[in-house]
Amino acid sequence: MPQVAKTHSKDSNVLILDERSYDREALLETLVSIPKMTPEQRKIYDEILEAVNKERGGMFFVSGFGGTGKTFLWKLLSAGVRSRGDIALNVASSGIAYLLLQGGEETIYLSADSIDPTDTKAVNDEALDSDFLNNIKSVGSDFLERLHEVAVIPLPERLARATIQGRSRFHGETTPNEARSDVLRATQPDRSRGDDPGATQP
Ligand SMILES: Nc1ncnc2c1ncn2[C@@H]1O[C@H](COP(=O)(O)OP(=O)(O)OP(=O)(O)O)[C@@H](O)[C@H]1O
Repeated sequence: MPQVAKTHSKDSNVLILDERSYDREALLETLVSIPKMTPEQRKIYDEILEAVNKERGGMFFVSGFGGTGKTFLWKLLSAGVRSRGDIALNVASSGIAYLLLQGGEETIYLSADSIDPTDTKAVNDEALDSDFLNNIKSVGSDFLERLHEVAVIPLPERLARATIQGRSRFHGETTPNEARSDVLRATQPDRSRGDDPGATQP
């Protein structure tokens, strides 16, 4: 039976293999939209990627009115992280939201749909082993209609796990003091500049 080539000695976890199998060419095409970002989107993008690159860790909350470009920004951030072969995990609090983000469909079972910890869709602890957690660079989640949350790894394992499971905000397991918190505000995009960065994605 054909075997999937391992890219790393620790890549025996199917979630890691799965998250590293994005089409790099398509991701690079998505990144063509970087120059279209508004100055505020660019500031947020640079700040979050810098936290990823320097492995500082952190928790960012991007807030803005509906349609101001939070998802646009997150698609570019996910592509930025994934195009380097790193893992960006998208989780969503609603069925609609997960459909908007590439990879969201695959991660619905890791999503904040597991608001109820007894939910059968709640993430299984074996899959979320420390190999997987240690390989994630960022976790993005919508959690109110107008707010997106980005956790940048490394976070303390308990906080990372709680964020992925969507419990950090729903069950009060974590407080903003446990991670660096930033509130960054997105503004109205200039629609004349182009389309959705994810539009070229399959
Ligand atoms: N800098 C930009 N350049 C061009 N188009 C943009 C830019 N920012 C956002 N858009 C476009 O504006 C539209 C709305 O953006 P988006 O869906 O990201 O908003 P949102 O803040 O996530 O909205 P909601 O809170 O309702 O989910 C999308 O079509 C998106 O592609």
